[in-house]
Formats: sequence, structure tokens, C-alpha cells
Amino acid sequence: MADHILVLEDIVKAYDRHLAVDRVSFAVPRGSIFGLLGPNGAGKTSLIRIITTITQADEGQVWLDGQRLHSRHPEQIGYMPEERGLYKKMKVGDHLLYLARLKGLSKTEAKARLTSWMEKFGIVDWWGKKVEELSKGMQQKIQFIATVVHEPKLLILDEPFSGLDPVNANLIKDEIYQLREQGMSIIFSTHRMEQVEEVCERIVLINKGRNILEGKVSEVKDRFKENRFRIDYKGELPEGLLSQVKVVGQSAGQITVEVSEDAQANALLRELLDKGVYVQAFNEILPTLNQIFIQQVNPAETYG
Ligand SMILES: Nc1ncnc2c1ncn2[C@@H]1O[C@H](COP(=O)(O)OP(=O)(O)OP(=O)(O)O)[C@@H](O)[C@H]1O
Repeated sequence: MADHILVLEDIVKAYDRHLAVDRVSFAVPRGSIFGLLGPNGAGKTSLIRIITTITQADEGQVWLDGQRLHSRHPEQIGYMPEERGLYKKMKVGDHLLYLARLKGLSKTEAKARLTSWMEKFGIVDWWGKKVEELSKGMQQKIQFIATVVHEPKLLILDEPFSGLDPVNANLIKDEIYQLREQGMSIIFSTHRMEQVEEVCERIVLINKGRNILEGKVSEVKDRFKENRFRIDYKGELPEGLLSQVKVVGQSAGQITVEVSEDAQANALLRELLDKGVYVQAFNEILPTLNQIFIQQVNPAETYG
């Protein structure tokens, strides 16, 4: 448990007769970026609401930083929900101060930290503006600052890049990496699988309230690989070269093969080189997280 900032054990949550979370367990390694994934209605928000003590689990245990979850723990968590709730009529600076004070910061400390964040984002002149004067993306930057200003141990970000242009998305992404470098642990919830591949080290996939897949992103991709390799080459392929492998795709200068074991791929590459074929690229085709997500959540669908 020492290596984990958050541990969930056998969490159950039902609303009336609907079982939203069904014995979910997982652990978030300290100082990592962890993807909490699942289709709409899977139970992710229900789990986040339990972790942030907004609601309570019917059964199971949550441990934060080695302690059973208790009422002071929210001060150590920063949660940016997908529904961004800022008071439209309030001025940005007052609003941020109010939220930072709620998280236990003194007024002086809050002001110093907020000013430093606003300087970092180049938005000091927004301090006196009303929230309603800001665009959706601008409000999101404010929400991000409000979420991290008290330097929580655990940061939970629900679709943090939605509504942000690529420049601002990168700005926030860089800040997330920096916070991780400083030791913060981050749970990242999104439906955008390419973002997960880019930023997350581990994932858990929730479907219909259950944990159906968990692990390091690289291991998960490896688990679902189909031993396929794509070879880009120049010139002609010698006769009989591919008799040992299954060819599953072929076009000018490119061939895709399926091997029965890894060693066969090495043997094929060696043979290509020995026969004087100019190999431009020899790549293993790993499934994308998007393909794995679709296949696991909806097994009737195939990919390839
Ligand atoms: N307060 C509630 N009362 C009744 N049912 C609820 C309540 N909150 C969630 N549910 C139900 O519990 C299930 C899980 O919902 P939850 O919001 O946790 O899913 P989610 O994975 O966050 O989905 P999304 O990706 O769409 O945000 C859904 O079937 C939802 O309808």
C-alpha cells in the first residue's frame, strides 16, 4: 500500500435498485498518471464521487495515502469535474480566492499562489473580470488553477482538455506533467483514447460497474497484440520467402504478416536482409487503446 496513493477494495454502489459499481478494486501508484476509463454509464463518476467523499460506498474500503478515507481527506484531493461549475457573476480573482480558502489556504497564501499561477498562464489581467466574460476554454483554465492551487496529493481530472484549443490543451498537459514531476498523483478520466495513450502509465477499464481490464498501458497493448508485423521494402521480394508466415495484407512496397511466435519475426527479418531486400521499416502492429476499448466493451466488434 505504501507505493499507492489510492487503493479501492471491493467497492459497491447502488442507486435504488440499479447497481452502478459492482465490487471494483484497483490501486493508483504514487506519482503516476492513471487512466480511469469506461463507456458512458460505466460507473466512473460514481467511483470518483466516492473517492472525493461526495457520496459513500455501500460496501468496500477506500484508502488514501495509507489511511482509510475520512472527512478531512478532500483537502488532499483536487477534483476537476467534467461539468465545470463556476459562479458566472463572480469576479475571477474573488472566485479563485473563495475556492482556495475552502480548501484550507489562508488568504495571503491563496493570493500568492493564485497570482503565481495566473502569471504562469499569462492571465493576471483576468483577475477583475467576471466569470461570464470568459470563454469556455478560459473558464477551464480558471477551473484548473482552482483544482491544483492547494497542492493536493491526488488530482482527479475529468476530460481536462475538452473545449480547449491545441495550444491551451498543451499548456495544461505540460502543467500536469510538471505536477507529476513534483510528486502529485493524477487520475485522468476521458473517452479520448489517444490522450490516454499519450499521458497515462496505467489504466483501469470499467464496464457496467465492473473492472474488466487493468494494467500498464504497454502491457495491456502487448496482451492484445496479434503478432502482426508490417514490412516496408523497396524492390522485389524473392520467391518462397514468405512460406513460413501468414500474409494478411499486401500492397506496393508493403506487406503485413502474422507470425506464430516472436522468434519467427526475427527470422523473417534476418532472411529479408540476407536475401538483399532493402527493408525500410519492420514494425510490430500493436492494437491502439481505442481498438482494445471497443473490443472489450463491445466484444461483438472486431478489429484488425
Ligand atoms: N444519482 C443517481 N441516481 C440514480 N442513478 C444514477 C445516479 N448517478 C449515476 N446513476 C447511474 O449509475 C450508472 C453509472 O453512472 P456514472 O455517472 O457513474 O457513469 P460514468 O461512467 O461516469 O458515465 P459517463 O462517462 O457518461 O459520465 C448509470 O447507469 C447511471 O444512470
